[in-house]
Amino acid sequence: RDVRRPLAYPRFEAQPLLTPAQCRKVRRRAASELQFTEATVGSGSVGSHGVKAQRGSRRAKFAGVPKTSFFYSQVYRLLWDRINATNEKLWRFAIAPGTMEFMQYSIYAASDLGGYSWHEDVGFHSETASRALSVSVQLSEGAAYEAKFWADGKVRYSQVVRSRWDFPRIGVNASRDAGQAIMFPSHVTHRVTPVTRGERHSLVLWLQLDTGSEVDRELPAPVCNVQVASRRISSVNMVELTYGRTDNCTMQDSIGAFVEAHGFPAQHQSSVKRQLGEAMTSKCGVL
Ligand SMILES: O=C(O)CCC(=O)C(=O)O
Ligand SMILES: [Fe+2]
Repeated sequence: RDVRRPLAYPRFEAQPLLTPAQCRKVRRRAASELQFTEATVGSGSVGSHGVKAQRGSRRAKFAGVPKTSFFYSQVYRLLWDRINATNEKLWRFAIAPGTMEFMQYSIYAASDLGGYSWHEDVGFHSETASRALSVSVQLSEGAAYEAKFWADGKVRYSQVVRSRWDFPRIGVNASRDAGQAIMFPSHVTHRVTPVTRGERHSLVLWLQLDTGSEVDRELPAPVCNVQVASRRISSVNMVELTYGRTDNCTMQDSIGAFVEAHGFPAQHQSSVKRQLGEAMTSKCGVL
């Protein structure tokens, strides 16, 4: 695969990605569905053997985010589209959908003085050594937490810095707005200052360098399996609905195409569409 020079090399790039309502949905689902464990340093989503909890530098609860569930696959899809477009304009790392690691949902709580001190995401061992890009999505409202800088007592949230050797360690504060995606090369030093009130939730995703085999592989479309039980369509009580954003179709388009493809009689179509729409929203969870 071609190696290309960067067009620009910012230390980080922040963009709005999710709406506050989408952040609320992600938080609500995560609270009921994800399995949280105490974070350990070096406990990335890959190769974390023999790592002990080091509560000094990383104090958070985190959970891996499944790629195949319909709801989260929409988040992976949104993130990939944005990261890919941004990477093409700036760093031009050789990444591919297949080199996305599992996302981590992290919760930093004031009760814990939750935070993560200066570090880089590139490891020396295992697959973390192949990390090229990191992304952090702010899931909490800025007003939901306060984070205090150790030394000067001022309230701020500092995410990405120029270098850990800057003295004094002057950070560039990233946005605290819900839904912001902060993208940065994985070697850039960053931290999460200790949360002193409330809770901060974030989604972190790492992209590894593609060794060449992944470049043409597409991200699979999110698949939503919904049951449709209706006396009017007695021959069909289980249907599989594919909702893909790849061809820019909306959920309504996708339902329409499905109804047509399965030849539902015209007089039943609006009722089938309504039921499918409701089932997708409630069961599969449309972002
Ligand atoms: O929570 C964040 O925004 C960043 C966390 C982080 O730096 C990491 O998990 O490597
Ligand atoms: Fe990090």
